[in-house]
Amino acid sequence: MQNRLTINDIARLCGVGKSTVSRVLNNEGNVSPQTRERVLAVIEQHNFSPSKSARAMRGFSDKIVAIIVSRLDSPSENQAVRAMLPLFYQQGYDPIVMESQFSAARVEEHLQVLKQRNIDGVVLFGFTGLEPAMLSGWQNKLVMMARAMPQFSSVCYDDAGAVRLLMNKLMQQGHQKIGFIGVSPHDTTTGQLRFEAYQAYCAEHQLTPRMALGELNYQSGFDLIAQVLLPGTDAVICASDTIALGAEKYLQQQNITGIQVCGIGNHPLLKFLFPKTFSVELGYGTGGEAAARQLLTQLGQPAPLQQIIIPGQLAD
Ligand SMILES: O=P(O)(O)OC[C@H]1O[C@H](O[C@H]2O[C@H](CO)[C@@H](O)[C@H](O)[C@H]2O)[C@H](O)[C@@H](O)[C@@H]1O
Repeated sequence: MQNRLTINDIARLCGVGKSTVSRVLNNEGNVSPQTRERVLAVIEQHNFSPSKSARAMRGFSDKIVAIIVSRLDSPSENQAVRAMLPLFYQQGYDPIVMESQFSAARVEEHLQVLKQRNIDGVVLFGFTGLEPAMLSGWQNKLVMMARAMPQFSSVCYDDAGAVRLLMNKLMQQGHQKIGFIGVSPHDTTTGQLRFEAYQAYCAEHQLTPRMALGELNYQSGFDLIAQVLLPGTDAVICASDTIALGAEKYLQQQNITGIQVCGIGNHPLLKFLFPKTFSVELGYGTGGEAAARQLLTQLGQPAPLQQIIIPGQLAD
């Protein structure tokens, strides 16, 4: 099969620069009628039509949105992004995906590039350390996921509510010695809010807290669960399903039974490997859709900023 021609190939065949081909493709001025005719003839001769994604990558599409995820390997973010894409496509937007790795400097670099390319709007997966000043100029063109910032529209999950749902369920089932594996409170949402909700619930119900804090990965669950298995511990809540996967793996390997493990996120892999685990559906897909709709609304007309919170519910 012949390789698809690129815009550079067309430019070479016409003896003009790439920007001239781009101007012809986008029906922009500043190209002489003769040159325009020559370029169109070559385009027709080779049946050249730049794919939408290729146009988006090169900055030629009319309508482009960027999605800046924190981690390309995050199941929760993937679920949200998957829900956004069809909505953007339906409205004729080409989405491009970038990654921040929780680096504010990287977000600033990405936004700079997106500004230079005149990108229409951005969905940004927020994180602790991002400051509003870093996002100036994007007020009406940005929706933040997973973290609230009053200067921007945002879509957040009910972090504290998820922990309370699990604690209530465990208490109803007669569990009293409930441990918690969280992440560092430097992470405001998955870390601080979920941890504080656990501590508050324990104080309210006179339960003795037993907790350990680590990172967002399954290795953390595997390494830390032993620290919360004090005498009598009969249940453990993990701040995410990924952490719960690690915790369950440890219990399985050590042949420890009788501990009810809980996660947050309703990841299908957790249910598949460890069907007895409880989890909370936080609504990543619903959140992704809400963010895409909000951004599309803001791009279409002047619209008020919205702070949306997606309610969680116990998973089946
Ligand atoms: O293992 P995951 O599927 O990646 O889930 C872990 C948590 O990821 C998300 O929180 C983290 O990323 C957020 C940006 O998307 C960031 O704001 C937050 O501080 C990080 O902890 C997700 O929002 C959580 O619900 C997941 O539990």
